[in-house]
Amino acid sequence: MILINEEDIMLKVTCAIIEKNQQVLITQRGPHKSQALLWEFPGGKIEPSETETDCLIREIEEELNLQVELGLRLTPVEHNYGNFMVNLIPYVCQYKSGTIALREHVAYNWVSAKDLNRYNWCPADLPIVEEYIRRKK
Ligand SMILES: Nc1nc2c([nH]c(=O)n2[C@@H]2O[C@H](COP(=O)(O)OP(=O)(O)OP(=O)(O)O)[C@@H](O)[C@H]2O)c(=O)[nH]1
Repeated sequence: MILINEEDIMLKVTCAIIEKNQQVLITQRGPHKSQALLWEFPGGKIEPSETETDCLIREIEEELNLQVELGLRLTPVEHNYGNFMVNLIPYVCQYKSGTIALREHVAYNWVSAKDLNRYNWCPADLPIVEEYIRRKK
């Protein structure tokens, strides 16, 4: 019998569109990761028994040393990267406190909605970027 781990099929990942002063925080993946050097919204894989919102609060603390308040859940995106699929679940968040410490990423930027399209995004993020820009218009 072949056992298939659900994680091998679909990775469930949350990501945060963190707003502060009319800008949002974007982060760049490292050179040795999958989707190397592409830009993403910070976040990560949901652990077993964790809710989406617990996951996102934990990931943003761990990766960036920031505290955020979660707001609107945007439309999740399913994307096939070939060797795995991701279910990417975006939340618009408000910055609450903390000073950025980059523990996972190689760079970050605070960007206004109109400039988000200037960056090289992970493919799964493109519909999320579009939805966010549309809502801001
Ligand atoms: N956090 C985050 N992950 C994203 C985004 N877009 C996207 O395709 N992903 C993918 O979702 C997965 C999330 O993994 P992760 O952040 O928990 O961990 P990781 O990159 O260290 O994992 P990896 O080293 O196995 O690629 C990665 O495969 C990443 O490429 C995004 O906007 N935010």
